[in-house]
Amino acid sequence: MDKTFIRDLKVHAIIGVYDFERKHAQPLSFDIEMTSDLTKAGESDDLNYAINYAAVSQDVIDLTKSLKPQLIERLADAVAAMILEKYQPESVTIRISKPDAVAAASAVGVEITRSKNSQR
Ligand SMILES: Nc1nc2c(c(=O)[nH]1)N=C([C@H](O)[C@@H](O)CO)CN2
Repeated sequence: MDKTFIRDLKVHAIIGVYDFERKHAQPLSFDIEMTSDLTKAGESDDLNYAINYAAVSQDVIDLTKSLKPQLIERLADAVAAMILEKYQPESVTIRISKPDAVAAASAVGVEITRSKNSQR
């Protein structure tokens, strides 16, 4: 299946379980892959048949800044649900990294995959 991807989308947002994390925004990085058939987009040269990665990026930034979740899992779930509903890919894989969360690690985070069929 064809893929549209967004790599290392950087967002500063409030996220975390601990009190100190709820006071200041911290950096997050998103890697997103959306599977869909891109044949029509390629044949027509028309953005309407593609998944607009610039629009997806802005929606991810807006949702991340407004959600203020405790868990990175909650954020991943919300972003996946938004993308599936609004952009209708066959599936979406979201990897979110928190580079400042664990001092001894370059990043920690989660990766989830959700598909049309697995939508609640
Ligand atoms: N699986 C998870 N583990 C942890 C999370 C999380 O969101 N998912 N969050 C934290 C804290 O907020 C952490 O980032 C501070 O170091 C701990 N573990």
